Amino acid sequence: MSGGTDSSAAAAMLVDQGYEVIGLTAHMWKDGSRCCSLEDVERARKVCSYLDIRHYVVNAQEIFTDKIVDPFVEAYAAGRTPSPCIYCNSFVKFGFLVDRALQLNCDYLATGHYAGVEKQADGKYHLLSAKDPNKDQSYFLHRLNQKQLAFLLFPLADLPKPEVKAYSKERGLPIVPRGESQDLCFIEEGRLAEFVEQRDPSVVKKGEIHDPDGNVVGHHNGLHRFTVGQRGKLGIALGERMYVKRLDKENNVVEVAPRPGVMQVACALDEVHWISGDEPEGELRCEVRPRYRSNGALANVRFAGGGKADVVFDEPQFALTPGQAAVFYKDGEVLGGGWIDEAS
Ligand SMILES: Nc1ncnc2c1ncn2[C@@H]1O[C@H](COP(=O)(O)OP(=O)(O)OP(=O)(O)O)[C@@H](O)[C@H]1O
Repeated sequence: MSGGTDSSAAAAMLVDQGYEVIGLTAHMWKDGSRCCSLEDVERARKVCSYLDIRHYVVNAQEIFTDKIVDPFVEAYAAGRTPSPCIYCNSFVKFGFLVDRALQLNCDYLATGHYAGVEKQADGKYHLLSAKDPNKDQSYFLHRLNQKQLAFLLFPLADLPKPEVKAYSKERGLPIVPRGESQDLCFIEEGRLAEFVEQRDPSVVKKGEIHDPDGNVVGHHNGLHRFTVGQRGKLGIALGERMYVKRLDKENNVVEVAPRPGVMQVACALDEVHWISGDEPEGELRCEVRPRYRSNGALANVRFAGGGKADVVFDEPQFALTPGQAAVFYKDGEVLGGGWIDEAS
C-alpha cells in the first residue's frame, strides 16, 4: 500500500470480498521525495486503521538504492535512458515485498496495479492488459515470472480509474489527495540532471553536438542531460527542427537529426524475458511497444540466442531508445520483452 487511491481501494475491495487483509508499505526512499517516503507510510497507516486491518512498514531503502537508483545513475552515465519502474516492480514490489508477504504467511500479494493476471487452460499464469487503456500498467510488469504471477492479485484489473475513485469516495477511504505517481518518484520534478550529477559527478563532461553530416553544431555538458527523441533544450539554433538521434558514449557526442532521421525500423534487444518461461520457437509476429506511452506496432521478433532478439517493425518508429523496454503483446496479453540495446 502506497497510501494512494489505487492500493487503498484494492485493499478495501479485498476486505469487502472477505479476505483477511494486511497492509504492507515499503519505505523506499528519503523523506521529502514525491513518493515512497514516510509521508506515504503515514497515509497508508490511516487507511489501514480505517479498514481495521494490520499495517506493516518494511524498510526497503537498501534494495531500492542498490537495484533501482544506482543502476539508474549508471545507465545515464552510459548514455542510456533507464526505466526504473520496471526494475522496481521486479526487485522491490514483486521481489522484496513478496518475500515479506510470505514471511507473514500470506497467500497472495495484491497491489493497485492496472493489469490482469489469469491462470489459463495451459496451466500457466498469463499477464493481461488492464481494461482501462489509459491506466494500463502491464508494460511495467513484463519481467514478472510464473512464480510471482501465481502469488499476485490485481483487484483493479477490470476497472476504469473513475470507478475506482468513485468506490473510494463511497467507501469513505481517508485518502489524502496527491498527483498520479510519476515515472521518477524518487526525483523532484525537473531535477533529474542534478540528481545524476550529485551521485556521479563524472557524468559532467563537455562534448560536442553533431548534425547528420558530422558537423559540430553545438556543445553539451554531459550525455545524461539528453534522451533519444528529445527536441527541446538542445541549446542549438539550426534552420530545421532537430531531435536527439543517438548518444555516442565512446566519443561523448550527441547526434541530432531532423525528425525523419530519428525514425528507425529495427532494434536489438538484450536480456529478453518470457512470462511463460519458454522462449517461442523461430520468429514471433506480435505487437511491440517500444515505450510505455505507445499503442504498439506490428513487428517480427527474431531470437538470436543468449537472451538476445532483433525486432523488425513493419513501419519505422520514432525514437527507439537504448535503455527502454520493448514489450511484446498479442491479443491483449503480454508475452515478455527485453531492453533496447541499439536501434538501426
Ligand atoms: N511504497 C510502497 N509500498 C508498498 N506497495 C507499494 C508502494 N508503492 C507502490 N506500491 C504498490 O504498487 C502499486 C502501483 O504503484 P504506482 O506507483 O504505480 O501507484 P499508483 O498507481 O499511484 O497507485 P496508488 O494510487 O496506490 O499510489 C500501488 O497501487 C501499490 O499497490
